[in-house]
Amino acid sequence: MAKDKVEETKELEWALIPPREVSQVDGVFLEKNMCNNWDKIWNFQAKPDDLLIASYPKAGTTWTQEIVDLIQNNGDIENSRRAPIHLRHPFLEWVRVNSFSGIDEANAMPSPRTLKTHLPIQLLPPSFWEKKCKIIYVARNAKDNMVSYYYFQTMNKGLPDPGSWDEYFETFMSGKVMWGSWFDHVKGWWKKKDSHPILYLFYEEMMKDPKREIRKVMEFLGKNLKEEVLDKIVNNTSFAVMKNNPMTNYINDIEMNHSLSPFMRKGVVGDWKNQFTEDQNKRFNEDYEKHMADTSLSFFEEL
Ligand SMILES: Nc1ncnc2c1ncn2[C@@H]1O[C@H](COP(=O)(O)O)[C@@H](OP(=O)(O)O)[C@H]1O
Ligand SMILES: CCc1ccc(OS(=O)(=O)O)cc1
Repeated sequence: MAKDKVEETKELEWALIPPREVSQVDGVFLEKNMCNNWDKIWNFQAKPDDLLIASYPKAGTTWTQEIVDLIQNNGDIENSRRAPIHLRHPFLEWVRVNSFSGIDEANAMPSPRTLKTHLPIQLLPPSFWEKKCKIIYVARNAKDNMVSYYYFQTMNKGLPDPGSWDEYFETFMSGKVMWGSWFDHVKGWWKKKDSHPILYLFYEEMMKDPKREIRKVMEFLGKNLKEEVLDKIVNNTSFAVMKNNPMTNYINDIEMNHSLSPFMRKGVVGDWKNQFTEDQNKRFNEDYEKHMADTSLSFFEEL
């Protein structure tokens, strides 16, 4: 089939996918199938050698996943291209109708397993704490995170339609988005790191000095790689390389319409300046002060 025809067929298929419904667990908005599957998710049995990558959606999860996978593979690029990222690291709470669930995939996977979640701290299955699993959490400044999430919701049928940017701004600020409030998420995980082995990474620091941050991940995983291997990992996890890597950009995911907005969109710090109005920025800054008054956590909004 001609490329244009393939694209047209994909567009039609995408338009026919019914939007997923949203429900709540303990006041946190989650996709309805996750809520219906909640007992199974909550009772998931983690193992002591599991590694969990946790984040608020669009904080740099996929980037962190690829870094972790390459470190675990001692920088073997071919090995890291063995499968799409979502198959290498089961997405714990994700339920796809008539298909896999993250829990089933995790249960079928041999150890040592690397898993992914966007759950806020209070909803993480307790076995991760009981088994003292290592966790890597990645956080991103709220403004860029919001913009990235907005574009992701426009292109992903697995998530609710975001409406206009102005509408979405209000939705995000109220925390009525999938996986809940950004504020509660980043603060909850930040607090927990004092009592549990959690490596807390920042998207902005990863942009500023990727090699330093990759070295942190390596040390946290108890690995010792040569400088040239670290350099190779830095190169292969750059935005440009990952954008062209079919294994890291969900190119064959039928629920994502990349012509509306690509999964690997801009990959920069400070893109919020192209999206926020002056009024929105003022409103945001006022609300932010209140929400963040009770934490030592701070972010860079530009580099
Ligand atoms: N190697 C990389 N370097 C910088 N940003 C990256 C990256 N890989 C992915 N991203 C960015 O991370 C965001 C997606 O995060 P997640 O994996 O959590 O969904 C997107 O942000 P933008 O939408 O701002 O471009 C994407 O472009
Ligand atoms: C499979 C659907 C899905 C939903 C949310 C995602 O978020 S993120 O890219 O990991 O931040 C990804 C895929």
